[in-house]
Amino acid sequence: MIKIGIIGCGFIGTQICSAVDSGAVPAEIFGIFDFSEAKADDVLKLLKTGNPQKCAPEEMIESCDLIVECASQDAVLKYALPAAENGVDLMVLSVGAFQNPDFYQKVRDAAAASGSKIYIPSGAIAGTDGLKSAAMANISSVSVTTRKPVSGLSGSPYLIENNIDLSELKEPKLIFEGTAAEAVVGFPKNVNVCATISLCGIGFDKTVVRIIADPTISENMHELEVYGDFGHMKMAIENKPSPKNPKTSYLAALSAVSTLKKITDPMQIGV
Ligand SMILES: NC(=O)C1=CN([C@@H]2O[C@H](COP(=O)(O)OP(=O)(O)OC[C@H]3O[C@@H](n4cnc5c(N)ncnc54)[C@H](OP(=O)(O)O)[C@@H]3O)[C@@H](O)[C@H]2O)C=CC1
Ligand SMILES: O=C([O-])CC(=O)C(=O)O
Repeated sequence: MIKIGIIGCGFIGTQICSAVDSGAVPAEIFGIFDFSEAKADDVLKLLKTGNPQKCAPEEMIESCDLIVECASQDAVLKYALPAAENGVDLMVLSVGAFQNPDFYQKVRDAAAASGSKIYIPSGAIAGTDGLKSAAMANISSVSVTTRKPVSGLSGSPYLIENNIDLSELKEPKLIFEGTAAEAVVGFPKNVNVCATISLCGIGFDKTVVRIIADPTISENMHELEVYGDFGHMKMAIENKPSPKNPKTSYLAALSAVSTLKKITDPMQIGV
């Protein structure tokens, strides 16, 4: 069984640990890490199987087969390269960290040299399968429109830097339109899906992102629209937010668990 290290014991980390503990994924949790000792302790209390410990990412890099980052873009910037250089597989949820092309290339090159793999789940969006296939021919445009309740957007650097106050908002409002590269910096906890779409399709600088704050909804919604030689694709998803973190959709955690199942399964389905 593969040994997994988990960086980040919030909603997604907890869901992954529970799935492994339940036997849904044939793997073993070797260690977990979070800034917050209390959050790591809460996860440890949930686990009934194996011998999981709190441990530093540096120890995971020495001892695990796979590290799952479900913490923050900062955690990706800190640990992805050492893991890839050490031949450890990595699953990344805070995909926006890859908007820096030099960093992305370094991690890719290190993984290629060591033989490790970097897994990026489809996360809170659907349509990555069609987009990846479409990208085998010419794609003329990709856009993502994300619509979230105000509570899911609060505290985003873009809102703070631009003095945008959404607290009195009564109707949907377009609060951002720009490239995916700009979006994942301005909204690092909201549009990692746009980073994933950029990597599947035409890149961070050509992927257009719109973010709408919508006080009338309770779901996190994403619409993907792609035009290319293949034709025209439209995808819309209405995600239930996780009960613990309104910024994160439940589907993102399910996607991480599904990716773990795929990694550990001899049958590989879909692109
Ligand atoms: N790819 C996708 O489709 C999606 C990606 N995401 C991303 O996945 C990540 C995890 O999401 P979620 O579980 O909901 O987040 P949570 O906020 O619930 O949990 C993340 C935990 O990781 C901790 N953390 C952050 N940075 C570090 C670090 N460098 N070292 C150790 N611990 C750290 C946080 O601590 P603290 O709170 O103190 O910062 C927090 O306890 C987020 O970056 C999120 O934006 C979410 C949804 C979809
Ligand atoms: O969970 C979502 O709906 C999207 C999200 O937070 C992200 O992509 O970072």
